[in-house]
Amino acid sequence: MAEADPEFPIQVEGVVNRFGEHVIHDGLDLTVRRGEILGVVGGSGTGKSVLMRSIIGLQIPEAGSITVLGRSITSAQDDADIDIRSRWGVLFQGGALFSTLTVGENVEVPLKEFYPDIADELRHEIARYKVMLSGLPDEAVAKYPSELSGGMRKRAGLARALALDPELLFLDEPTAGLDPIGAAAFDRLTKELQDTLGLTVFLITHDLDTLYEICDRVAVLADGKVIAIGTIPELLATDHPWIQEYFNGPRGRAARDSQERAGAGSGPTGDSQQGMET
Ligand SMILES: Nc1ncnc2c1ncn2[C@@H]1O[C@H](COP(=O)(O)OP(=O)(O)OP(=O)(O)O)[C@@H](O)[C@H]1O
Repeated sequence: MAEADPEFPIQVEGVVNRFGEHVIHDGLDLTVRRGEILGVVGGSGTGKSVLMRSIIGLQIPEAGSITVLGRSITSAQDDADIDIRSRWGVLFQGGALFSTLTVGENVEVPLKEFYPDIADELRHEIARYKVMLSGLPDEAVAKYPSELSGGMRKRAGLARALALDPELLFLDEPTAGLDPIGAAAFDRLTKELQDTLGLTVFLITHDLDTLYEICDRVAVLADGKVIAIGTIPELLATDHPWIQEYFNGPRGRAARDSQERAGAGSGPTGDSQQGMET
């Protein structure tokens, strides 16, 4: 099993996941660095969400080890045994908000679960603060998810993910279904949160703009493994056909051109001092 190292809050080694005969992960290794936004990409069905679920203890791998913030997830007996669940926040695909609760009440759910003794007034205030931190107006606190736009629902889900001041943030396709302006705004918010709160972000996405704009590194899943991990220039230096097609296809080129036009050439995709791991 991996040594606990604060510089690497997520360490995945040799993970195997399978559903019946269908092998999803076949000895997958991944190390996430503290404070980075790691983009996770791969074709549909390559197991990005299953990997995220494994890391947060919702899917028990058949083999391998997963260590999060120094604790073994794979040797936990059950969900309750994972006593670090309060140190991460998760935005599931679609937001996964409780439809019968207001946005504020949704954000209060994890607060009630982990800190049942907080006074009601303080809990309301914390929830209100998280809603505003996620870029929603004050009045959104009292609204039900059905009264919000798709983009606002994502932000509400983010507010709930931030409820417990997590160190790790898991985002599963956060910009899917958003218009380009809403998606860019969500990207900026994610980046700001990383910068101001010092979060480490595990971000599953198909959105090339997100990868170019805010990801420090990108991990590519294929054939049951992470086949490459690095900055986009580092990935482009490989000759893997899927990587080439993904980043050098028409959409990849458009995203890169857009980032260059925005003058972000010295940003996270261009200034890495780190070598690529494969
Ligand atoms: N609980 C489950 N039971 C059976 N098969 C499952 C289960 N969860 C996921 N799978 C299968 O595992 C594979 C990987 O699923 P996963 O959702 O991780 O893919 P993904 O890479 O996130 O895909 P996408 O980009 O389309 O969201 C898929 O073939 C899926 O059908």
